[in-house]
Amino acid sequence: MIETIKLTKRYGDLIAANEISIKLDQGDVFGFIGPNGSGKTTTMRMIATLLNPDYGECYVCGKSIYTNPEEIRRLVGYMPDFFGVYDDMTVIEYLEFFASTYRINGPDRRKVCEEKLELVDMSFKRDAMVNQLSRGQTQRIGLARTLLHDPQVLLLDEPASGLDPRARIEIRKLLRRLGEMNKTIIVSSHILPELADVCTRVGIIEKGNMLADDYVADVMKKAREAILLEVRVTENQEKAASLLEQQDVVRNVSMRSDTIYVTLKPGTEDYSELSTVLFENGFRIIQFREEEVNLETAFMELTKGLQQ
Ligand SMILES: Nc1ncnc2c1ncn2[C@@H]1O[C@H](COP(=O)(O)OP(=O)(O)OP(=O)(O)O)[C@@H](O)[C@H]1O
Repeated sequence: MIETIKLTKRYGDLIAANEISIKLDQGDVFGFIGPNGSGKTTTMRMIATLLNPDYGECYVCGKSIYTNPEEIRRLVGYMPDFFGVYDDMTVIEYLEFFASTYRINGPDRRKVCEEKLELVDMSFKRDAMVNQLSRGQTQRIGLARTLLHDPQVLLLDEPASGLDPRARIEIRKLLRRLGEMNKTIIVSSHILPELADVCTRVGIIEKGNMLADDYVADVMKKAREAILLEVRVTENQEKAASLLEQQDVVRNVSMRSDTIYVTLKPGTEDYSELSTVLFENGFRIIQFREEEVNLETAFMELTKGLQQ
């Protein structure tokens, strides 16, 4: 659906995007994570055919950005990080104006605009003036505008930036809804946890270089290669810890306040013997659980040492 091959853009001596290769299938939601100035916008603008690369290739739905830019623009909905809204226009007029630029005319136009407003949960503001909307509402109208021509591919540049926590949650819900509609989405952010739970894939970019690119499920799997258990027993914690340490599946054991932390050997799936051995030795277990895998920590671990 989207394939970039060594896509590169230079500004003088600065390499804003350095040989970026990404391959996405239909329905993939790709979280493009990187700090300010890392090259996210540059890469997205090249895919959207708004910026010419210096090197590399990019295909959208099999069409090359060099030979079929106009077709790609029909297939792609690009939402920039900043977009102007116009004074003296209601929400519905604003959308109808952009619908006309996509040559959506006649009775269809109003219908399409109303549908998109509903999709972004903004029907209640259809007659409000666009310059009187909150930042979160403006972002949602921007998204509705991006969806007007029903693009198969969405490139969303920091759609959640500057929003309060509630509005961020709303944007995430919307992204999930769009993913369920089988659109292929690249959504950028400088904060990983913001996107982790809505993405199927996550890529990290820094100073124009792609540091990591993986399926979220695989990142989680790698993070789980050494499972960490949190165990608490009613008394004799130290004895319980040394008993656990002697078990085959255990790599090491440490203690912090009243909790025993047990790291299992990589690849261990069944560790039920640990609770059995505690029970058989008379310990009363009050907690026995896997530590929750945190995607952000996992990703930082995976990219450690690459960010020189
Ligand atoms: N037209 C331009 N001329 C010169 N340098 C540019 C130009 N556009 C971008 N850059 C530089 O290229 C680098 C990448 O910028 P880009 O906007 O792609 O980053 P970004 O990851 O989208 O950042 P942000 O999160 O701040 O939007 C930055 O160092 C930026 O200053």
